[in-house]
Amino acid sequence: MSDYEIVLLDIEGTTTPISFVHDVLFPYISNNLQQFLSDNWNNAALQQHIQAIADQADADVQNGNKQAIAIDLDNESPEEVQRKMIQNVRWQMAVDRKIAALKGLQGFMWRSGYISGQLLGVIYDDAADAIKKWTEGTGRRVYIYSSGSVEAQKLIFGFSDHGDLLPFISGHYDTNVGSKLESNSYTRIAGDIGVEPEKILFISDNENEIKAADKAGLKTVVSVRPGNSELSSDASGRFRTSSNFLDLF
Ligand SMILES: CSCCC(=O)C(=O)COP(=O)(O)O
Ligand SMILES: [Mg+2]
Repeated sequence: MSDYEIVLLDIEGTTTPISFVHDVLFPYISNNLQQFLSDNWNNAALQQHIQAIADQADADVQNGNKQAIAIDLDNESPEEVQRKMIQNVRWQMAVDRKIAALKGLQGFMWRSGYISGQLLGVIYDDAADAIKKWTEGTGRRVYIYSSGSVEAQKLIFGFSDHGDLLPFISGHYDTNVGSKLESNSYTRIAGDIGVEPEKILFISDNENEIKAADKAGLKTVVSVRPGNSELSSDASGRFRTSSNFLDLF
């Protein structure tokens, strides 16, 4: 086995093209939200996601966010709540906000899309092959850390264009463990998995996530894929990069 006991993978820009997220997953939400809200209004899980969006909107309004729209769940009609939900979701998706309330609702909605066959998770060929190669008979484990909710993560790997990859994945973390931009989040993940930080290889397209993981003592690789942001001059040269995970080790 290489030095890495654990490979911790980001999704968007790493295992999955950014274009799949922005051109397929996000439009699925925008195009179906109104119908989904009215069809599933009495679903208890949906109501929890609505509560989370409303709580986030309250916090945003209090913080002076001009785009956020407060929702009064106790006094407004379902139609009014649904209208405000759509507005809140729309502006947050337009700025690609990586926040738990939005990500939770997205994951919940994507489930119907994957189950009906409307959605099929896209995983780069080398990423799917590497996940299998790294884990099969090696004792090494692969975990996911993405801003996408744990539910969304399980869907994209469970219903992927490379079949069900979940048997190769030992666990999932989303922003409930902390922001991907904070080094404490990586320390927490290492503690939760039960290994020293330096035994973890973290791969992400986002150099600020890479810097946070590096600060926590993890090994890092920057994922270079079509459509990913260019590395800053500060980061290039400082961090190892890869566009084919099968070449990593
Ligand atoms: C599988 S989750 C869909 C992608 C998503 O919504 C997201 O925010 C991914 O962010 P990442 O941290 O994986 O770059
Ligand atoms: Mg990413």
